[in-house]
Order: sequence, then C-alpha cells, then structure tokens
Amino acid sequence: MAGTKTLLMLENFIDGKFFPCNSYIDSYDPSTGEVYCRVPNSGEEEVEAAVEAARAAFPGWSSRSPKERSLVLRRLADLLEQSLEELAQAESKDQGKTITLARTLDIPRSVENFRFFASSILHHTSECTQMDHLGCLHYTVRAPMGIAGLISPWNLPLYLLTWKIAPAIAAGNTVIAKPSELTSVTAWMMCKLLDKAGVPPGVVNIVFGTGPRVGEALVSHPEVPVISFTGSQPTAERITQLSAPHCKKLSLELGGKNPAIVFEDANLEECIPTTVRSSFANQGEICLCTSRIFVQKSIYSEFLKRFVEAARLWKVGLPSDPSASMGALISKAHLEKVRSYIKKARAEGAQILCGEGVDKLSLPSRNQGGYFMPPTVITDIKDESCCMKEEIFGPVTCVVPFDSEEEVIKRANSVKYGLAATVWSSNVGRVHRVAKKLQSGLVWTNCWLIRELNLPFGGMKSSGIGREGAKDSYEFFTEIKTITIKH
Ligand SMILES: NC(=O)C1=CN([C@@H]2O[C@H](COP(=O)(O)OP(=O)(O)OC[C@H]3O[C@@H](n4cnc5c(N)ncnc54)[C@H](O)[C@@H]3O)[C@@H](O)[C@H]2O)C=CC1
Ligand SMILES: N/C(=C\C=C\C(=O)O)C(=O)O
Repeated sequence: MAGTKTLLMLENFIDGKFFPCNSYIDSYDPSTGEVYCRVPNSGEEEVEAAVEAARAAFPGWSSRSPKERSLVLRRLADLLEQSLEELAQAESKDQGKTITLARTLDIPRSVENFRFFASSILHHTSECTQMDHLGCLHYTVRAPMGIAGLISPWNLPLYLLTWKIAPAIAAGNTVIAKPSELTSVTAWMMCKLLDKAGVPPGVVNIVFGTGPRVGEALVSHPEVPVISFTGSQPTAERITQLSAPHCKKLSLELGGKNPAIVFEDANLEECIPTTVRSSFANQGEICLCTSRIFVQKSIYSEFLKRFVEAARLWKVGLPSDPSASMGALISKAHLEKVRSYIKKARAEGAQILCGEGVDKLSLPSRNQGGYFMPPTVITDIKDESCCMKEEIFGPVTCVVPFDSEEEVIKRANSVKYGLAATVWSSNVGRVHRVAKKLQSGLVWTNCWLIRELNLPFGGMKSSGIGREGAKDSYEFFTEIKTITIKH
C-alpha cells in the first residue's frame, strides 16, 4: 500500500456536513493498480444518521415550490460546470476512462442532468376528468415519496448518480445516495458544492461504502420507500428480495447484450466508426455498448476486414492522454473476468481477430500493473456461446453473419437482456419494421447513443424494470392520488 499520508481520504456527507468513518476501504488507480484513495466503509450507523437528516429536511424541501427547487438545481449545475476540468481529471483518474471522455461526456452530462430536471419539473400537469351526470369532478395530484435511496455503479460515476439525484430532489424528495465504492471521488467533490448552490442540509446525503454493508442497510431501511438502482442483475435480485417485505417502489436499470444489425444497404462509412465506438467507448463499460454484431452475408467479409482495421486504430493509452480512445478497465477482478471470456471463446474454437492475446500494448513501466486490454474482436462464434449470451462489460465484441431479416430479429432477441439495439440500413421501411420487432427498450438506427432526455430510458426482460426520463422519473419519484369532488 502507498504511504497513508499521500492518500486521498473521503468522508461521508450527512446533514450538510462531512464526517469521517471508523473504517475505510482502499480505492485503486486503474492505470497503475496502486491504492490512491480511501473510501468510508459505512454501514447501518451511517445510514441511520442519514435517514434522520433526510427525514428532518423533508418537510421544508418538499413544501418549496417547483420553481424554488429548480433555481437550486440550476445553481448546482452552474457550479459543477465551473469545476468541469477538475471533476473530469478526478473522474478519469478514479475510473480509468480517458480524460477526453470525462471532459466531453461524463461531466457535461452531469451538469445537463441538473439543468434538464430544473427545467422539466416546471412543466408537469395533472389529469382531470368530469362525470357531470353524477356532479363529480376527478383529478390527480402528485406528492414526493419521502426519502429516496439511490445506488449507482462505477462505469459512469457522476453521470449516473446525478441522473438519479436531480429528478429525485427536483420532485421534492430528500435523498440518500450510495455511489460505487470503486468510484466515489466525484460524488464527494460534488458534496462540497451543495451548500453554495443552496441545497439545504439533509436534502442530499451521501454515504460511501460497499453494497453488502451500506447498500443493504439503505435498501432494508423501513423509512426509505423508494430505491433507484443502476448496476448488475444479481444485485438487482438481492435488492428486490430485501425490498419485498416493505413493498418498496423500485427502478432497476440493469445490463445488456446489445445487438448491432448491419444490413447490406448500410452506409459503412458511418456504420463502421460508430460501431467501433459503440463497442469500445469507455472500455466497453457502458450498459448500452454493442457486443453482438450481426452482418448480412453479402457484405460480411468486407465489413469484418474494415471493422478490424478500425478497431486496431482505437488507441489504448493512459487515461490522462488526450489522444487515447480507451483507458484502463475498472479493476483487476473485472479485467480478469473480461479476459476469461476470451479464453472461453478460444477454447470453443472461435477466432480472435484482434486484441487480447493478438495485439501487444505499449505502456510506460509505471503502468504495467494497470488494468489495460486492447479492443478485441471475436468471430466464428456460435450464438449459444457465453460470449454471445452474457454481459461481458469490457472492450470485446463478436461479429457474426446472417441471411434474412426474420432470422436476424429472432437471433437478436434470443438473449435474456433487452436494453439497446442498433440497426444499420438505408431502407426506411425496414428500419421501422425491425425496430418494432426487437425486444429492446432503446433502438438507435444509423446512429448510437444520441440521447433525448425527455423520453423513456431503460430496458425490458432482464435489463430492468421501469424507465427514466422527464415524465418517467417524475412519476417514479412521486406518489399519485386521485381526488373526487362532488359538487
Ligand atoms: N448499468 C449496468 O448495466 C451496469 C452493469 N454492471 C455489470 O455488473 C457487473 C458487476 O459489476 P459490479 O460493480 O459488481 O455491479 P453491482 O451491481 O454489484 O454494483 C452496482 C452498485 O450496487 C451496489 N451494490 C452491490 N451489492 C449490493 C447489495 N447487495 N445491496 C445494495 N447495493 C449493492 C454497489 O456497491 C454499486 O454501488 C459488471 O461486470 C457488469 O457486467 C456494472 C455496472 C453497471
Ligand atoms: N445506465 C447506463 C448508461 C446510461 C446512459 C444514459 O443515460 O445516457 C450504464 O452504462 O449503466
């Protein structure tokens, strides 16, 4: 372990104040494999203190007008934006992603999350119907749920955390958030801005630590009626079990095994670079990343050749290198897990056309212990292989041929997940037809990851329950009531 003096020490943020913890967890720099930060190892005691603070803050915060809350969110967005460079540097170091991605995607989107919900909260209306023959008027009202528990993963740390905090507090809830123990730094940095933005003490509380300790204490707490979670399917199952006795409201945004379907009339000039990006952006650590590429037989050889050439140009480098396309994976355990899939593919007789075990990385000696691997393309693989069925969540993608539209839809739908698909074709009719038949919460055609935050985001089948977005998040973080007036 590195000298304790040099380590960054995080603290919990409860009731507007920072508190040290009795116990800490080591957090690693993915580019070197060295410990550089210590994260509070919180548990029930810290959750209890956060619940007390959130409970006390709720009456004041929930009775403010949407406009007053909106102003606070906007100020927070401005303050985050003023710290963009500092936050981007921290996110890149903590997560292993490139500084370019942190600067252009993670932190700008975190800012946008607050701006977006600051605006959308001003525009909701409720329903009203009449029954004149009975002299009745019916209408609905919505009220915040109370204390929201928010649990987020390590791949897009501040981006996904703020995607939950912003709609929850905009709707008048108070929150207890638990970022991933692997990437807690930017959440802790954001806490320093809350008071200046005008967020009252107790409205946003952040407790750091592991899932089994602090995550479960939060999920099991009887005074936390609503849990929003983004992460893996096994953890979602555990959260569902723990929430069941309390009938909690759950939003579960889980993994994917996302297909890209490339028809023979696709514009390959656009399709190839975008599909390289959709496969390898953020080291393939985005739930929306492509991991199965189905290519129509007539263009299969040409596609494969050009795709592998383009994948080889996807430069692996230090997270701090502005010219790198990809940095380091999140952890040693995760790197080993991702590599194990490639080993299995090889054992099954698949071909590894580039990447792990084929291409060598050139890294400075200080980074030899970092969690790097090259973008990897697998082919000659069966649909039944675990590489074609399970979420790998790394820079690995499989390319396979198909004959007909009907066949490819069936194969694309043959996995347990249903999060995001891409369809590449210049035939508008086909694009609509295929998009409608895919079992997928999101379908991008001739593009990838163009986000319209107003519209529902989320998956079907094992990719989750519920949707996030302007209306969906508002409905999730509020309780509805129908009132009947007889006049
Ligand atoms: N959105 C997505 O699709 C994501 C999918 N994953 C998938 O999950 C795999 C494992 O990654 P992990 O970091 O282990 O994901 P995870 O689902 O265990 O972690 C996500 C969050 O849940 C928390 N958590 C873990 N166990 C918990 C519990 N029992 N109760 C409450 N909270 C708990 C974690 O501390 C973290 O904050 C990845 O390899 C990837 O396949 C990971 C991150 C995001
Ligand atoms: N939930 C994830 C990505 C969301 C992206 C977005 O809202 O734009 C994930 O990778 O876990």
